[in-house]
Amino acid sequence: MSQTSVAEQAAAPVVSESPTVIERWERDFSQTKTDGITYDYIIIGSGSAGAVLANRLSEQSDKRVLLIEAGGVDTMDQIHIPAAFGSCQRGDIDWQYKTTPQLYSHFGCVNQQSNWPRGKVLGGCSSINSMQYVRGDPHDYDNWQLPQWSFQEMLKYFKKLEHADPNTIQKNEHFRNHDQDNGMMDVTMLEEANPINRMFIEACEKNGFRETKDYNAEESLNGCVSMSQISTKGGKRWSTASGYLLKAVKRENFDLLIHAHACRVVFDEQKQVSGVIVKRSSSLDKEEFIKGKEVILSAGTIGSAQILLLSGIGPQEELEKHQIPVIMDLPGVGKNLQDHLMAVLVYQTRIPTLSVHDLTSENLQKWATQGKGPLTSCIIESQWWCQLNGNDKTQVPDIQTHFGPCTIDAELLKNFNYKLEVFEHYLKPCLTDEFQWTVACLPTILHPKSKGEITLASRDPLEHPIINPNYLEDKEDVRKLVEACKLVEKICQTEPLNSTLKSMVKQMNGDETTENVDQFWESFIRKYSVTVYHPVGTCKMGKEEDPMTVVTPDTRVKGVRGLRVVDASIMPSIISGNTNIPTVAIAERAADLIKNNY
Ligand SMILES: Cc1cc2nc3c(=O)[nH]c(=O)nc-3n(C[C@H](O)[C@H](O)[C@H](O)COP(=O)(O)OP(=O)(O)OC[C@H]3O[C@@H](n4cnc5c(N)ncnc54)[C@H](O)[C@@H]3O)c2cc1C
Repeated sequence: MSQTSVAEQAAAPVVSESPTVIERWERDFSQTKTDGITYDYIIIGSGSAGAVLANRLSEQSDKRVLLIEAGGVDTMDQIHIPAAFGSCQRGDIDWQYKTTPQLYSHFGCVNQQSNWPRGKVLGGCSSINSMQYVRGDPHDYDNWQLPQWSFQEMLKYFKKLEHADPNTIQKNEHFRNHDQDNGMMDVTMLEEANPINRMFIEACEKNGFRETKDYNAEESLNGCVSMSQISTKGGKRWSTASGYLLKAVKRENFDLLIHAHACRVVFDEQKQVSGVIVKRSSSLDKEEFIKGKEVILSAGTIGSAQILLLSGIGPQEELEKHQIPVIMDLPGVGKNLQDHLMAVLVYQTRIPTLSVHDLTSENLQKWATQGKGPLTSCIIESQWWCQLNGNDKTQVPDIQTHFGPCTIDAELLKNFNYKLEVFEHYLKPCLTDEFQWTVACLPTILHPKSKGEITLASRDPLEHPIINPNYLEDKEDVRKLVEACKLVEKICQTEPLNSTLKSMVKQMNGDETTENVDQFWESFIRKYSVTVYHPVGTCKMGKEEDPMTVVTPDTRVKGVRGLRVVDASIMPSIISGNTNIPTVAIAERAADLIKNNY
């Protein structure tokens, strides 16, 4: 380890200047021709959901399938190096959305705005996320109260989608699938985790948590603590592009357009879908019509809502405001926006944690040739769940805490849009000598009462919509996060963690002091809580008679024919964990519904 303190290296780039280009696609997608073809299915968006549908629907050799993706191929090395996931943000493969200035939160962020990274590349967010493999709590799915989407039903698809590493994830035939020939998504436990995780788990156990060997095989997540399960294979990211698309592109009945922005869906007079309008990145002033019998929006929680609105499906008043002809007045489009919000508690430690120092050519070589070494870390290495108020009737946990043995730097904090002074004035000066490394504890509110919305900024499809998550509007959310932060502090003051950690929360809160503990935490939370990148709910799935429902339980958009939404946006309420694998399972489940209904 170098003698310079980690903080002094803070501005160093996260990956090498000249990224390795990874050859993995057999086809040249710029040659895809769509003229004269009427597709059976057009899927918009190649992310966690869209890639699954592309594969499953093209399994039917008599159906012609087109996948349209606004981003390009996923050949840059920072996508594939787990530890470099943060450097996938704020560049070309990120949509780089920002929320509106928040009224009740983000006081420590520039302009009180939250960065909302979203993958603009094959694999979507599954190509830029932090690879945590979590199904959520079984009760989450039962609480949706839609029989086709109960946990019992979803379990078939959680099993269908996965290949659980038999060397690291224990056999459990009821809950898990270890069959290499079937499951598309590889899942494993991190092999070279930082030893500080064990201290974290021990300290959690002393505070009433129980270590589980497999949180994805629990009847309930409440009170579980564990090392993370992750979506990697051989030390490299395993996205839905890796799992599903690489196979789909081998089929002749499957076409893929990249760098093609879907603008809106087109209908005939009977409100039956006739196709999609796209703009290619190479000629943004030109609109192109592609014919299709059925269109499936998998453009994500922001993209799918925006495309519906631009297609004339949404709240009538909003459509009229932008002079968009109304095809169907659906008041729920863009509403019901829910996201996980986490407080960022930083601790100094004397135990070396992942930092810019680890980006050596030796480590890159080790990662590239053997899939081993510190760069295989997804940064978040362990986690716990709990229900703060004892068992309420939903039976789901209300807090999840990620533990990240990672040394913060200026670049990392820029991803959160924190003001520069947070690092320069409050954190960097402390990171010296013995305690020059850090860990982050990230308590997250799982079922926030505060909800937001996505609305159009204009009728221009290339303009980002207005995103207002409305974080912390509801005081109950603040109260829960305050309790969660107090619990995290208590755990970090428990041996064996206590002797190696020094809390930095007081420094982060700057000059602000108060005797009242709850007030201190509230101020901290309203400054430093940021997104966990899990927005859902803007095209809510629900019963036909619910006026806020956008899609019915068979994923069809209400009031029109031939249009579905399948992605994270259809979750009626957010689940108790990370949202990637649940979205893959939703798409697997939907693929069967679509095939059976054709
Ligand atoms: C930084 C980050 C870290 C995360 N970490 C984790 C984690 O560790 N574990 C976890 O479980 N979840 C994580 N998530 C969340 C998870 O990845 C997402 O919930 C999930 O990927 C959403 O899937 P989706 O299919 O709904 O959307 P996406 O995966 O976003 O896919 C949407 C696709 O549609 C494309 N698209 C959008 N609009 C258009 C258009 N108009 N025309 C053409 N294409 C379009 C996009 O480019 C994208 O490829 C993270 C997310 C982020 C951003």
